Amino acid sequence: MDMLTYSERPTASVATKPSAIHLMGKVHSVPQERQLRHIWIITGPAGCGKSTVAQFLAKSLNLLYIEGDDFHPQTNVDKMASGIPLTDDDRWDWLETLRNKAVEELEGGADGCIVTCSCLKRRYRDVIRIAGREADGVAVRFVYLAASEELLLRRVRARKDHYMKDDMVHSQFSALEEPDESEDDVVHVDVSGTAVQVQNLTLEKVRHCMDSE
Ligand SMILES: Nc1ncnc2c1ncn2[C@@H]1O[C@H](COP(=O)(O)OP(=O)(O)OP(=O)(O)O)[C@@H](O)[C@H]1O
Ligand SMILES: O=C(O)[C@H](O)[C@@H](O)[C@H](O)[C@H](O)CO
Repeated sequence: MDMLTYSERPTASVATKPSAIHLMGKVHSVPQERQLRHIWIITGPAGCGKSTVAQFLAKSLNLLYIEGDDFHPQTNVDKMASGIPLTDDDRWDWLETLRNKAVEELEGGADGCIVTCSCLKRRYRDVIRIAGREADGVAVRFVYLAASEELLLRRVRARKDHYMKDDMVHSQFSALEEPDESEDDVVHVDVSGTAVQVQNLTLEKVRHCMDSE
């Protein structure tokens, strides 16, 4: 796998790019203002394709990939594997850990990062939004991968070797608060197409968003 993963992160990239200005008849090289750097959170219920999309985005945009599921405490993983839905209290620390990890990576020089995190409720997304206020020049943006419960049941059933089984899909939808238009930092993507279609559609929407800011 040649995408950037959390454990293989590269050393800090160059913070400024030189450009030229003409001053008193001479051309000078000056540093440009650094562009806005993005923390993209790929959200949605179990099985909606967060990891599939995030890996593709990280590779296509050459950004760091942080897999949210790797940061759950073992107690959370054990609960989910036993078919017990997580509660708010199970999720707060995990959300903060993910937020801090993303900020830490950007402070360390990363150009941006792609993070998978279900972020089922608005207040969970608000926890992550704080990252955009903690660090200068950093924008937190979300992708919401939208799917019906029936579609996700099929995808989770077909998936092998994952602790999250189909008996958990219903509870994910019960907890879900879909982002509405008041959350204007969220890009919505319909995931009913093939994996390749969804990956390309998401990349197009993400690029469009970044180009316009
Ligand atoms: N657009 C798609 N069409 C068909 N299958 C897909 C699509 N996207 C992902 N899949 C498959 O559906 C399953 C769930 O995808 P994936 O693991 O990426 O979802 P996830 O949201 O990261 O899940 P979780 O939150 O449970 O970790 C996988 O087996 C994946 O290969
Ligand atoms: O908020 C939650 O209930 C969890 O984040 C889950 O969504 C899992 O992380 C993931 O989906 C594993 O399959």
